[in-house]
Amino acid sequence: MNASTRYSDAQIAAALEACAREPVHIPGAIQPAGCLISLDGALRQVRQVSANIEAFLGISVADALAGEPKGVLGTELMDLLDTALVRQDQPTCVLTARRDVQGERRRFHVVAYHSGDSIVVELEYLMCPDGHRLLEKVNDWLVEARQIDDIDTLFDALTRRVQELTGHERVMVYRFDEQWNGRVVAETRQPMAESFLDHHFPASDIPAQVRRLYDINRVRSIPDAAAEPVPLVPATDPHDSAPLDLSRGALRAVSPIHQEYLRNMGVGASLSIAMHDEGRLWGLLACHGLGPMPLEADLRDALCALAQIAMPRMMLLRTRTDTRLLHDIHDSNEILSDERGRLLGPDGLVQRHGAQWLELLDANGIALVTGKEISGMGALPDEENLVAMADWLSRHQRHDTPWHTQSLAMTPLAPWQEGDLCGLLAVALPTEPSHWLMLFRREQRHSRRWAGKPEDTPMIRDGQLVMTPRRSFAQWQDEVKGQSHAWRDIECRAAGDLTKNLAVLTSSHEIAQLNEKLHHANRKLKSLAYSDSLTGSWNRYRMEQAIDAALSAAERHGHPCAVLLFDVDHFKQFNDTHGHEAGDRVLVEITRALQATLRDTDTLGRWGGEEFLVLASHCEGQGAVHLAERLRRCVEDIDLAELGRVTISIGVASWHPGDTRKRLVARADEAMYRAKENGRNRVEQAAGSAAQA
Ligand SMILES: Nc1nc2c(ncn2[C@@H]2O[C@H](COP(=O)(O)OP(=O)(O)OP(=O)(O)O)[C@@H](O)[C@H]2O)c(=O)[nH]1
Repeated sequence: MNASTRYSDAQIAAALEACAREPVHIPGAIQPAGCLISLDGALRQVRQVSANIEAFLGISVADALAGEPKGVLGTELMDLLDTALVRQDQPTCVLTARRDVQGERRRFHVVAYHSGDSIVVELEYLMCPDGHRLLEKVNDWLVEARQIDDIDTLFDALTRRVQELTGHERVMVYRFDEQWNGRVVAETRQPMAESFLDHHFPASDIPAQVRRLYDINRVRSIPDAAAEPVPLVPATDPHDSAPLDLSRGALRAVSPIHQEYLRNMGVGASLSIAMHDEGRLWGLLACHGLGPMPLEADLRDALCALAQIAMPRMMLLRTRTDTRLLHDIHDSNEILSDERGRLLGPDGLVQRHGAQWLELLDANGIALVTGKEISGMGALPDEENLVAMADWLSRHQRHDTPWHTQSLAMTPLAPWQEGDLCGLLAVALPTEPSHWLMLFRREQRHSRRWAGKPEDTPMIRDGQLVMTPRRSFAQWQDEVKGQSHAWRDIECRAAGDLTKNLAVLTSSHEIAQLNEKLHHANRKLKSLAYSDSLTGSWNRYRMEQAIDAALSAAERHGHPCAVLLFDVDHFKQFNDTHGHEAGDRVLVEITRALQATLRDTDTLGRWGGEEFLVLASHCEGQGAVHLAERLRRCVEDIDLAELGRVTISIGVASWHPGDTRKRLVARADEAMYRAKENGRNRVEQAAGSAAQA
């Protein structure tokens, strides 16, 4: 293909699809590393054989096709096949069989499997009877893998072990991404082999039907990529027109496209072993030989075991890391309150834990958007943009699953992206779906090294655009821009957990705040009900309650008490002269001064207008008169600056057994009246007993 030629996306897509349909599983031929015999399902008749059968079993193609299966495969192997495939009906079995070939005793590695109505038997020589002490090697790896605590180290060690065992010049762990592009994540190689570590390979390199084959058959061995395929004879089964499906076998011939691909890559032998993660093809253990490399069947099986040992260890290590993240997120939420035991609100939570959450979730900014309120930390877009994003999310996204992107510019949220904050993970608070926790990541520009340019691939063949293996594996790079690191599933889960906890914490905080408000309102209500709004002293209602309580205590325990009723002298005149507001100030000043001089057991309250009452506990007779005198002087001493001074007249009434509140206060009132009569600014004591009043 001319390098400057450009094809449309549709043309390339069609070519890729045609490539994906290439029938690689029915090549009608095998690799020359072994021979193949296809029998009917009851093992009574030989239907097809590979053209090289004589080299392996010492019997000609014609004799094999004409003869009894027992004559071709021997009684021992036929019995084993009958037991495993016919009676126990296993889809595949691997056996070891001995057979005399031209007078020599040979050992064979046998892979036998059902294919349609046929039973296919593939035989390879077993060269090394002691099996390279393979079990020991597998066991060593089992012990080593168990001690490795890091995924990168695990795969490095796997490639090193495999390289030691097989001698391949390059051994790699090749990992698929979501789109089935591959990346080499571990490699051990000989100096003469070019490194593919960290190289990317486009998904078309391992098309869908080839990937599917790895689900059926884990191992794909190509000991000699340039070897001529050996055809099956006859080309099709005379009793069944469908071509023989060789998916489960080890010898399936290499498709011409794959042969060309390997040649272009400079690979003479290839071995790939599938690595599955919970049933999904995760990657490949890929071995390259620069020239042909015969590979013992036993060794192939042992390598398969090595890869199989690595995968559960990888999953365990991954689960450990994931669990640690979930634990850490959970732990950080355990501290629900600040040092003083108060529940933290959204802002307090973000300020206190934000830095830790940013670190755990590998983010650059975190914001809790609750309506128009924003609590945030780290690198964030403007508040307006955050609110707009939350609004869009609330209207267009599901509230029960996290929403995330690596590239805001590719989403409807693009207008609100700011600077290089292009990654967003957003989770709605379960208690309030219009509230969102948002985590931002900065752009991570990086270059990807590709093994060969993908656009070199399509070319015209027989007048049609087809995918062909790339000719050049020279490395090239492309720059990935406008993308943050991807959000991992476990990070989305951790953010989900965090949001659930945040929802509980913020609602607890709201409840605590409402409680406090309620408490405050109650206190206010109480004080309104009991206190006088101008002076802050107790009001008449509260004073009446206090007098009633004092009277019962006096009756019950004989504790005496007295009331002192007083009123500002000539207050009307004062008001008229200085104004009502000045009058108010005087009442406040009097209250303040008297409260400062009263003992704790004495209570001052406003009785009404400019009239006040003091309830003095544990006090009577002369004691009460002395107290009244002290109060009178106290008021007289108040310096009201330009307003001058004011005086009060006080009537004192002491408790007499059998007193009611009404009688007691009436006596005090009468005494106060006398104090006014007698010249004001004085104290008068009520005369007589309760009965007299
Ligand atoms: N500034 C102010 N004045 C009040 C308040 N309550 C009552 N007064 C006034 O207090 C005055 C009481 O007047 P009077 O009952 O005639 O008694 P007086 O002028 O104090 O005279 P004597 O009590 O006989 O000394 C009235 O002018 C009321 O308006 C109040 O809360 N603030």
